[in-house]
Amino acid sequence: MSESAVSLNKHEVERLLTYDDLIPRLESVMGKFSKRGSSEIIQPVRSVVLIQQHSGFLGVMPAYLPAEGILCTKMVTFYQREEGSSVPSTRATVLLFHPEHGHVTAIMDGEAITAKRTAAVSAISAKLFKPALSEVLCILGSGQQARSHYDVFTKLFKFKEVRVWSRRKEMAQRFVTDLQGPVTVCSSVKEAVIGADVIVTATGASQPILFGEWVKPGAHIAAVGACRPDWRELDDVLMREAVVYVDCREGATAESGDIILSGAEVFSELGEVINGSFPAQREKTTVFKSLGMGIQDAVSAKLVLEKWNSEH
Ligand SMILES: NC(=O)C1=CN([C@@H]2O[C@H](COP(=O)(O)OP(=O)(O)OC[C@H]3O[C@@H](n4cnc5c(N)ncnc54)[C@H](O)[C@@H]3O)[C@@H](O)[C@H]2O)C=CC1
Ligand SMILES: O=C(O)C1=NCCCC1
Repeated sequence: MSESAVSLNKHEVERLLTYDDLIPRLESVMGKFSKRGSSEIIQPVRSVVLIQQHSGFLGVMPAYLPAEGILCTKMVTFYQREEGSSVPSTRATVLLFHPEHGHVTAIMDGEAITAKRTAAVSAISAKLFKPALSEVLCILGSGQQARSHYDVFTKLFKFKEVRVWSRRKEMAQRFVTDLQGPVTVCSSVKEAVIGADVIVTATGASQPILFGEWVKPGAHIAAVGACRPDWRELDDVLMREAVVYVDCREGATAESGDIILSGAEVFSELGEVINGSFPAQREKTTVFKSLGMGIQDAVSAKLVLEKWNSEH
């Protein structure tokens, strides 16, 4: 048996990982994970090392899925950067291991995986929770996650209007010039979110930027940023009035400032809605608080490796 590892760069991972393949795998694994005791999936809460001198952290995200033959870990760094910095805030590498023998079978870029799997999971939340008539999409932030969310949300859903807001207006304008469809650049968060049916928050903010008083009743918010216990993107009013869904209860209660500091109750995991044990309360204002899960990286990496193997 060869023990040499396949090595795949960002360009190759981006090419091989398509939303059409990825979304069903994420739905399946999140549904299974949320069955807890009856599933064999092992995924501890991410270990985080703070890099205080540089406003960053290193997260290690292992997962073992015996039934799928996947043993994986992602190592990810995130730094709070100045607007317009040419250096990415999120960097990641994913390792796949041979579950029986323990050697590394693939080492691949994790930035494309992180961007696509996070946006794909948010899109699954929108499929389940967005209002039946959803005409206006609003994206807060103009970085990597904003871009992947734009791509998958406009691929899967038909919106009449897409709006974007970023801290510096020229960054939102730069974001828009790369896109195919029309997007309105907004000058304030309030202007961007008023009347929006679906709102994606994908910023590096550590204080609330989205306030409940601006949010249309029944809207769906996919909240992707604020992944530390003392960081916020959403205010208390929104967190307490909305029905709050999370990707993983343990992760959310350990890492989400929006949940911990607001005291909001978690209604259910996304996987519990997928597997039918909790309802999708589509008619209410809903927040899907995403922190990111090792199992999402694991099934993404396996998919990339399968595709690569089929070509070689
Ligand atoms: N839920 C999940 O699975 C994941 C969450 N994330 C989180 O998503 C967020 C965005 O990540 P990336 O797109 O990779 O970063 P990025 O650096 O590419 O984009 C960050 C965006 O947030 C804006 N921003 C930064 N600080 C801000 C502030 N104080 N107020 C308002 N806007 C601010 C920036 O201007 C930029 O538009 C981060 O919070 C990151 O930690 C990232 C990966 C996965
Ligand atoms: O799940 C991930 O990957 C990340 N989540 C929070 C921010 C860093 C990356």
